[in-house]
Amino acid sequence: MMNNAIRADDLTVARGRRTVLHQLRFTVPRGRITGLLGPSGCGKSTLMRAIVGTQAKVTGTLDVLGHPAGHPTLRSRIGYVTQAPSVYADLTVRQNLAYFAAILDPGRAAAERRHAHVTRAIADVDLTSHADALAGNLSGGQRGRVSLAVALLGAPDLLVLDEPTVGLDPVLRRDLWNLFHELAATRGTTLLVSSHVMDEAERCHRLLLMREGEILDDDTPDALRARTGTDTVEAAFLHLVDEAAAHRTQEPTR
Ligand SMILES: Nc1ncnc2c1ncn2[C@@H]1O[C@H](COP(=O)(O)OP(=O)(O)OP(=O)(O)O)[C@@H](O)[C@H]1O
Repeated sequence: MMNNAIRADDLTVARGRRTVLHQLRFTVPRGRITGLLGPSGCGKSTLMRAIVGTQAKVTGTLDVLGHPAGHPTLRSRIGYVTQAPSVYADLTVRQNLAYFAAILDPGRAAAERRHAHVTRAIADVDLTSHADALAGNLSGGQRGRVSLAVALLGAPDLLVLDEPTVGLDPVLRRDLWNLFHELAATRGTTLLVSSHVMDEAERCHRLLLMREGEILDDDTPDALRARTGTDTVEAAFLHLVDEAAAHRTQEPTR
């Protein structure tokens, strides 16, 4: 069980009066990249918020790194990047990181260590040449990478990234996916990465396919393709959607 970074059982989340996640059961393995895939509005962000402990009205079991989601000890162990980059427009890239580094690792004695962490995080996201640029003058994709660098500062065990590649050109997307693989392979980081672009699925070790607040399937890309007799994860997804619909029409109405 300790090989799982996340374990959910009977996980249900309501937003307002609507139930948006329905009795989810899944696991996310440690040190691997798990893709959370599904169409817009299916509940990916809600699930990520539940995992990082910022979502209300969560019931059922949700264990993260061996603790219930939202446990205070998890705060420093999880890096979370939302869809809206949270950086200070009037500070440079380096100043943004230095500010967050000072919160994570305060005190004059840590100054040298902080400097090294900031420099490494900027290099990780390939923004060294923009380190002294004001964040407000960066493109949306670059600001997103500053947010990712902030999340990397604390060397988190779990990185939860909500659609990190939206709006990036193909070269940057490839570079980011290379970084994700490097983090998993060399630092043992567990990554949960959401996307509604199915071709990104092929880059993940494991996939959680979501639709309308439910998990359609939870497997490796290879196993999904093999089991559904399809060539791509997109085709596998459509196959599973049809299968689920056929299953529903066979069920007696309640
Ligand atoms: N405050 C709210 N009250 C009621 N329903 C909400 C609220 N916020 C979101 N929802 C609904 O919850 C569902 C899941 O939303 P969520 O943002 O998790 O989806 P998503 O898969 O992340 O979509 P996207 O990729 O577009 O961000 C949606 O149907 C949305 O309409």
